[in-house]
Amino acid sequence: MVGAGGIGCELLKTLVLSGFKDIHIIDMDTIEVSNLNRQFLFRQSHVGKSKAKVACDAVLRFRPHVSIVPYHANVKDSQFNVDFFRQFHVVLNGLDNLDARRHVNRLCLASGVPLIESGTTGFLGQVTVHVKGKTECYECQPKPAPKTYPVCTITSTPSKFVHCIVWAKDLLFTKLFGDKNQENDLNVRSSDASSSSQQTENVFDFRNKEDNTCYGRRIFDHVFGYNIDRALSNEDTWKNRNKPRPIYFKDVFPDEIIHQNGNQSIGKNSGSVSGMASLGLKNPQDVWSLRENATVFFEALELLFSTREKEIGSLTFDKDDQLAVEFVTAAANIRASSFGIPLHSLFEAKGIAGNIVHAVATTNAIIAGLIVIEAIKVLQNDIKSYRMTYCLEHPSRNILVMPVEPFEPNKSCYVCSEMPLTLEINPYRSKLKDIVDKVVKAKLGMNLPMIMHGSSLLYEAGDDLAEDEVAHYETNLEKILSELPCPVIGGTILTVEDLQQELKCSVNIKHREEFDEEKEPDGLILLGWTQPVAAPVDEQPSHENNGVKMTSADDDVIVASPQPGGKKKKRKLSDESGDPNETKLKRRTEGDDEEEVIML
Ligand SMILES: Nc1ncnc2c1ncn2[C@@H]1O[C@H](COP(=O)(O)OP(=O)(O)OP(=O)(O)O)[C@@H](O)[C@H]1O
Ligand SMILES: [Zn+2]
Repeated sequence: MVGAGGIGCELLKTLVLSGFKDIHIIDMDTIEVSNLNRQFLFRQSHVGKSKAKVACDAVLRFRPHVSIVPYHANVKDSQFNVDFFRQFHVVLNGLDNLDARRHVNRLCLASGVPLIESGTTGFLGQVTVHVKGKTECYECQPKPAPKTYPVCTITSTPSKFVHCIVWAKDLLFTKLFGDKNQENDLNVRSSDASSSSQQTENVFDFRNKEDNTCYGRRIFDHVFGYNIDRALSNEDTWKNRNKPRPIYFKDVFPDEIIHQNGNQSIGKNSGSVSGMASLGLKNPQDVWSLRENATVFFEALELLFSTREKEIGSLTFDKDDQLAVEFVTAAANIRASSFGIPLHSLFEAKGIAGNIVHAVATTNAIIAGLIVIEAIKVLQNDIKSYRMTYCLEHPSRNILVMPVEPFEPNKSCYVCSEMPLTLEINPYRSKLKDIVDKVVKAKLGMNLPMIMHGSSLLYEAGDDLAEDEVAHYETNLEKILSELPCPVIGGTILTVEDLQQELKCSVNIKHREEFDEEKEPDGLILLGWTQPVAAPVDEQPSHENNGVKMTSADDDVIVASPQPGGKKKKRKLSDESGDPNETKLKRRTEGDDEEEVIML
């Protein structure tokens, strides 16, 4: 079992109660308070402890004779190599991210161990079976990519609250507390034109003898005041849009006093540090005024700098980090106020920022049950009965749980077939780094890649490399492809390999001179790769779901198949195939048409 979270807890319980006797569990996380409502193997006293270990102990209490081996570790660690995977009859995933799922898929393919994959998002869920050579692998079909927004909407013309959240979280928060060098579209030049040296200085750098309060006020004026003023100077942008209003510190606090209620009394590194609490703002569902938001902004900024010194420079937004959520809520609301967008409460903002679709324990329980059903079929080698099963939010055709027959492997899948990929690129302009970052890591999802041109090794990643090797590969990365010691040009065939994932693919290089900057901003095109499908643009968060966006990676039931010929193919509903293994249970509900519930 990989993952001992929402699905994992249900799964472990169902497995042991179904008679499974030898189980290994990997989970890298520790238990959080927010897990307790549905991850029922965990209790308050377990907060902070390993999920894998606590889940194991909890189950052993009611099934003491079962063998369970917990690993508090990342499944991507090198100890979980192909040999490790080979010891199992079946691997069951209860993960929550694409990256780990792809990694496990590759190790299962390499070790020849069947994989049962699962996921839930609110009322939606699915269980899929992946057996090498028999059914499609996890990566045979494109997966919906998380929603992205055009950069200019985020940086210049937000029209929805979610745009302000993305700005506050991905641009401002990162600039202030994360990797300052990360390229980002916040205007970072100084607004203070008094000296030419200050004009070129990065606004986000602390100035000489500047304390956190002065720094905070300067940043506030820059991002909510000066940047908006600058944007307003471009008349064309606002011809058909409402003009934003610059907000300076003095506009919100004409008396220059911020009421801070003693954040000094809060102990350093205290896990429960909260700016809103120290300001007396208690209810996270209240919508704060502009002044309250600005006060929280300063308070959270001050507390982040004073209580998280060591993390500054590497912080990333985490929805479970109270201060980070407060800061992002306040910053997003101030920006929203500037652009005439309705303000939101911390609770709503947190949901949007954390892409939270509230988990439904029942969905997890149903999915866990279905995983065990498929696991039993896999162990019995009952290939004909394998089903991909989907929980539907809005029962269509009176079906709540929809089983469909699995597809055969996609013959052009670069992961489970040996189909070579083609990379259109300009080898006289692009660097090796472009291939490593934009293709091998970002698109192919390799962890520790190696790139070979014939027998010559152009690049390798790993912890065990000698210093001179690292230096050599670093130099190669910066080289134009055609200028590498072993030049890469049109017609070159590269071999790209990840030894840990035991995934190897050939990449045919095709020279292409020009790229459309809008359509191919990366300056390259990878053919033969199943590109994630972006969620439709009009699928904006609605108020019905608290402005929370649905980014289910898993809710596609009818899938556009990248089969040769490019035709869309519908998955076959297995009830249509008249499968005798399923019993149809009919029931009547009052005043309703006849409904069918398919029981497996
Ligand atoms: N690479 C990985 N290696 C090991 N475990 C992983 C890895 N990636 C994710 N997980 C685990 O998968 C589980 C997924 O569970 P779930 O979707 O319920 O998420 P959660 O973190 O418990 O809850 P939530 O995200 O809703 O707060 C988590 O316990 C997480 O630690
Ligand atoms: Zn595949």
